[in-house]
Amino acid sequence: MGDLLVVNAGSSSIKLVLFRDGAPMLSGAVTEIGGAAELVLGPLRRSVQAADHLGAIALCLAALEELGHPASGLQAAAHRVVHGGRRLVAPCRVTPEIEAEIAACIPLAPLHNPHNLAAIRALRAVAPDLPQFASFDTAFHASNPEEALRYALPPGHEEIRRYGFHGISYAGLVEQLPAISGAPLPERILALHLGNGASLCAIRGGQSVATTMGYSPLDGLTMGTRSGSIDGNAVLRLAELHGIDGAARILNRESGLLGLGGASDMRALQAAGTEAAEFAIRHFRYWVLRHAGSMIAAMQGLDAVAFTGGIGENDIQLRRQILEGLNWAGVEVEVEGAGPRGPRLHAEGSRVAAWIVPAREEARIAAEARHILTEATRTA
Ligand SMILES: Nc1ncnc2c1ncn2[C@@H]1O[C@H](COP(=O)(O)OP(=O)(O)O)[C@@H](O)[C@H]1O
Ligand SMILES: CC(=O)OP(=O)(O)O
Ligand SMILES: [Mg+2]
Repeated sequence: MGDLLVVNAGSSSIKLVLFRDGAPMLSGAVTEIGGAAELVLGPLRRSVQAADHLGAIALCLAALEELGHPASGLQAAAHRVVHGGRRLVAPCRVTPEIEAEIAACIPLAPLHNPHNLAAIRALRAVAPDLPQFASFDTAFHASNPEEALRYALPPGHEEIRRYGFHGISYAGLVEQLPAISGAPLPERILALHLGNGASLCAIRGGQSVATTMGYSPLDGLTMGTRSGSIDGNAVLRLAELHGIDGAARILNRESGLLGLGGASDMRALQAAGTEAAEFAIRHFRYWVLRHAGSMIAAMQGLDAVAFTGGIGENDIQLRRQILEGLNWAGVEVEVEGAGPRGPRLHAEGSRVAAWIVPAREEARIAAEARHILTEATRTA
């Protein structure tokens, strides 16, 4: 099999992995898009001007070409698509109909679907015949009970329901944890995907039973620029004050850590050291712990905690504070030092284990695309 390029456009980053014969051979990312953007790809590392995702995608394609991997030489490309609505849940080949469906879901994921589409279109512009595939971030949560998925709205509003996101990441976490911990998958896992977008997932018996994001990736935790959970009447009031577009902009792009602390990026907030920045970080931590209680209740207990995402994988101090805040649920961390660096985070004898599991969304997307390609060849 030839080269497969996986593109994972998150809200603040674009991550890329090039797979050859099923194995990753080159990976990289443009991070902090819209801010102090940096491009890393294999041996390349440079500060770049990437005001938006479209610019970042162009930079990625140029860097790939510079390293001898032009898009025209690819066998296929596969994308993380955050929202596919009710109809798109299984991985699929991108056709004009699928593309239209992804576009129709832009209002449900305004910080993601436009970028996912931009990546699909940018690749098509340079390689028109390239087969492209999509994996959806919602699929993993289909196993939640109907009580969790349905909002208490009157009949006729069934489309307005909880979908949940970061599903590709959580499915990858379930796959990787046994190898990382050297033990069978724990029965009840509190998974924390803490990045620019952040959510929690209660995983019982390997399946999602509850998650903090809802109809869109706005709900739940305090995020980089998203408010997290907010009373519906407060949303209506914002719409009254600022119009619907204004309210959408405030809630999705101007709130969260940015709104409270003046920066959306956790490292930038920590460096700022202002009172507002410290409050924003406390707010983030407080709501992680409040929602963690809800996830633990949904699983009726806790056997393991797993951190992933940019903050979850890298922020030693915040991770430690979160684990300390879960002491009531049976988590014990080391007492000395700033905190363990992982992958194991729990103290000897802790009833609940705690691990770092790197978000490997790209490997999972590649496997899903390869599966479709292989099936297509087998049935051809
Ligand atoms: N060493 C670190 N300490 C604290 N936060 C970090 C660290 N490294 C990355 N982050 C944070 O991770 C976030 C980005 O997470 P990531 O999962 O890459 O984003 P996205 O949601 O766009 O995929 C940013 O807030 C960034 O500051
Ligand atoms: C769904 C979501 O919030 O994704 P990201 O963390 O990549 O922004
Ligand atoms: Mg992400």
